[in-house]
Amino acid sequence: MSSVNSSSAGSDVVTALRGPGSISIRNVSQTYGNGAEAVTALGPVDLDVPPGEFLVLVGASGCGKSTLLRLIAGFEQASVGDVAVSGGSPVPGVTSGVVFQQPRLFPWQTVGGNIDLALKYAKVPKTQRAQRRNELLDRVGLADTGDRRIWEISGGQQQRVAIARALAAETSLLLLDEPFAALDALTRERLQEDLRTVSAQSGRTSVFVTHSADEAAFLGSRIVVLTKRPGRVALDISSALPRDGVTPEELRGSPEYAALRAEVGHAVREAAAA
Ligand SMILES: Nc1ncnc2c1ncn2[C@@H]1O[C@H](COP(=O)(O)OP(=O)(O)OP(=O)(O)O)[C@@H](O)[C@H]1O
Repeated sequence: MSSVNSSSAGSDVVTALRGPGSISIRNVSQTYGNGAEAVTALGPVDLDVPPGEFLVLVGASGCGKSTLLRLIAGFEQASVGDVAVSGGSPVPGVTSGVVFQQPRLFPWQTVGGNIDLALKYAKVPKTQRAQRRNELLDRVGLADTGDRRIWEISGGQQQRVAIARALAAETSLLLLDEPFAALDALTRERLQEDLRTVSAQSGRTSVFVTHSADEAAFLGSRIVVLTKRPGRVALDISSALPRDGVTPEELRGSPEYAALRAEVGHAVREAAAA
C-alpha cells in the first residue's frame, strides 16, 4: 500500500471512530456500591461503533446491558475507563435520543404536543416546528394522530410517539432500552419492521438493548452478546442480512435469518451458563 493510501485510510478510521454518531468504549467497567456491598455490573468492555451502525446488545437479565446504555447516554459515569460519543463526553439529552421500555410521555399533552416540546428543547425555530412534527409523526406511522391525547392511543402507538420524540432531537445517536418488551407479539413485530426502516432512512447510529435473539437478529447490523454479570463481550458479529430491498416477511422467512437467530440464541445461552 502506498503512503498516500495508508494516510487516507488512517484518516477514514479516525473519522469513523470520532465522527458524529461514533461510540468509543475503552476498558470500561461499572461498579455500584462500596466495600462488601460493591456490585460490578459491567466490564471490562472495549467497543468501537462507527457512525450509522445498528448495534444490538443482547444477553441474559442482569448482565449489564442497560448499564452500558446508561453510560453511553451519559446518565452515569464509568467507574473505570472512557466512554466517548461523537469524539467527546456523552451529555444526557444532547448527544443522544433515548427510548425506554415505558414511553414516558407527558400525559397532559397531545401526541403532537409531546413532539413539539422535544423540538422546542432541541431549539428548532418555532416557525419550523409544525412541519417537523408532521414529518416525524408521518415517519413513525402516526400521520393523523397529532391531536389525540396520550391516553386515547394504544401502547404501541405511544411507543411510536416516544421514537418520534427521540428522533426530534436530531442527535446522531439513538439509544433504545427494550422499547418493545411490554408490547404484544404482533405490535412488537410491526414496530421492529418500522424501526428497521426508520433507522436506515435516518442514517443515525442506534444502540438497541434486548433479551431476545429473534429481535437482535432481525434488527442488528451488528450484534454484541454480553456474558453474565459482570457483562463482557462474549460474541461480536456483523449481520450479513440485507438492510433494504427485502420485505420483512422475506427476511423473517429466510434461512440466513434463521441461522443468525440460532447463532445469537446459542451464544446468549452459553454466555448465561458460563
Ligand atoms: N444503580 C444500581 N445500584 C446497584 N446495582 C445496580 C444498579 N444498576 C444496576 N445494578 C445491578 O447491575 C447489574 C446489571 O444491571 P442492568 O440493569 O444493567 O442489567 P440488564 O442486563 O439491563 O438487565 P435486564 O435485562 O434485566 O434489564 C444487575 O445485577 C443490577 O442489579
